[in-house]
Amino acid sequence: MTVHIGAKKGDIADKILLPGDPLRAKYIAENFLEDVACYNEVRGMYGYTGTYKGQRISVQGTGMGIPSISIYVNELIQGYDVQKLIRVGSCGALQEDVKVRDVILASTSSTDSQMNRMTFGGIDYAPTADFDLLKAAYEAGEQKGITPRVGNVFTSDSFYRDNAKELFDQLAHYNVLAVEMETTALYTLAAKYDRQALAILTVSDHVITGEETTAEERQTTFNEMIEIALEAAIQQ
Ligand SMILES: O=P(O)(O)O[C@H]1O[C@H](CO)[C@@H](O)[C@H]1O
Ligand SMILES: O=c1cc[nH]c(=O)[nH]1
Repeated sequence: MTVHIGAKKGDIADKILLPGDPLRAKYIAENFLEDVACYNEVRGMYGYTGTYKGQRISVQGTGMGIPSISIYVNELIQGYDVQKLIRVGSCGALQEDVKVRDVILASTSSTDSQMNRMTFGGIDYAPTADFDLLKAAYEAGEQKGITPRVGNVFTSDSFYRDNAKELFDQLAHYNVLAVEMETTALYTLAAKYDRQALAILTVSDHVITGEETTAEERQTTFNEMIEIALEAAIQQ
């Protein structure tokens, strides 16, 4: 057991999907995995292990924001030796040509978080996806007839902010595709501990146009993201 995860050693697979929402973890376990067991209910942050196409895989809710995902990623790596970590999240589109329901593979992330500046003594570290996982996810998307968008995402410390329009316009101008709240921490911790990580995001809303997905549409598009993540996880 670790502080926030009530699993025994061996209960968690070496590959894991990481949705922010613990109920998305439950949904993935119930609809995509076989022989499922729930290993964590601490703080309602559900974690499950099952199999996908015969391979053992886990899914763990991380909560929202850098502090919360950092707790789970640290404990999954240090307490359970997880090797391959794939975030399956939602995001808001920042570019006109990024559409609601698109799937984004975050090759890197920018952030307003101070976490890395403190860690690296003031310099701006560039958190980066694992290339093999990114390639596997891209190919899994293409096989399903989806061409994922690949690029920079903004990992925000705030969901609500005063200067949203100016900041998002500028980030869009500098080719940032979308905004979410966890990828910077996932990639930085994966690098620290020499693990593989990737963030796959479904566009749930459009920051410029205000368009949003219905709950039903979100479910369908999330299903595509989950299938891409599972296929990428079992490659290599
Ligand atoms: O859907 P999830 O994975 O939680 O991701 C996004 O949704 C939350 C905000 O509503 C933040 O966690 C953001 O990163
Ligand atoms: O962090 C997030 C997630 C989804 N949509 C947003 O606008 N922000």
